[in-house]
Amino acid sequence: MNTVEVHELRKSYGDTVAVDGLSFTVQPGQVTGFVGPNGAGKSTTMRVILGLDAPDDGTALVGGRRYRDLGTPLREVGALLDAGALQPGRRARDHLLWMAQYNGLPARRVDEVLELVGLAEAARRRAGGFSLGMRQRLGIAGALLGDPPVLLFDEPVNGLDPEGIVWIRGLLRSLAAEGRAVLVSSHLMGELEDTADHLVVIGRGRLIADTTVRELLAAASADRVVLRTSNRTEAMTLLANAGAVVAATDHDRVTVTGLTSERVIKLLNENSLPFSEIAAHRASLEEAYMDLTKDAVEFAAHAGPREAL
Ligand SMILES: Nc1ncnc2c1ncn2[C@@H]1O[C@H](COP(=O)(O)OP(=O)(O)OP(=O)(O)O)[C@@H](O)[C@H]1O
Repeated sequence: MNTVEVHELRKSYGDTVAVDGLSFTVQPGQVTGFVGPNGAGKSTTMRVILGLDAPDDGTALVGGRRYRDLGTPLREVGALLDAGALQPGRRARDHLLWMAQYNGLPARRVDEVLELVGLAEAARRRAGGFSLGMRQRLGIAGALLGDPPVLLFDEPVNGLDPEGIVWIRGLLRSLAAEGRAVLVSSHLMGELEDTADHLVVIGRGRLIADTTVRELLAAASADRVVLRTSNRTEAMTLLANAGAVVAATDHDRVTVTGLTSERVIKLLNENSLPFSEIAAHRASLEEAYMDLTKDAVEFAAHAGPREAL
């Protein structure tokens, strides 16, 4: 059972509620994007899944078991959390050899993963001299060492150059295609646009959406029509009176929310208002995400001053 099951998870640090009753499942054979604004609770959730932090309440199971009950954890779940957390004086290969030995894994696997992440040439260099991209690759090599069916990546593209980003995307997709459950966090939805199949969106430690990328886009695009007309003011009044929310987007364009395009066309025709273009609006993933997380971001922006009062 290659899954991660998070159930009613709660975790506070003093007065800060980091995770607040969160439940979701990461399925095998898919890349699940774990998205939320800064401070939403993504890293905390991942740390609890990996047994690095104890939850106050709820459970986080890997393959149906708590992390501490896993026989050889590295064979069950691999993770890239903080790529900076390396011993700078240690050579890349020695770092992985130490991990392999500690987990009873064969030394030949170390050379396999170094090859897999493109670090074979740098294997004998010290990690302290590595670029951020190389550190990420070394961290990923560590995650893959035990050939685990479940993988967690916390913000893996942070600080990478375009070539590194393309590489990571391809790697995540191929790991999922092999049937593994892959959870990857990001605070930027756009980063996951071409990578994730499924999305778990959180804000303030709570679930905002648990959906496929396709469904999220469809929901954000629904009932929104973009209209181009030279009689903009009249058209806006007419459509607002018919119950739509209207917004002027540029000099001759109006975005209409809450009416179907058929209804908009009918109303314009009945009132002899000309238009040169009408189209269903297609939301971008970033737009859908902004819609979903608006409240969470507003809260974060206001929390400081309010607390200070
Ligand atoms: N060890 C800790 N001690 C105190 N507060 C913490 C600790 N770890 C996390 N927090 C707080 O818990 C909340 C959630 O943080 P977390 O790092 O899980 O969020 P995140 O979604 O991963 O954010 P980011 O994208 O910024 O990494 C934040 O308010 C953070 O300040």
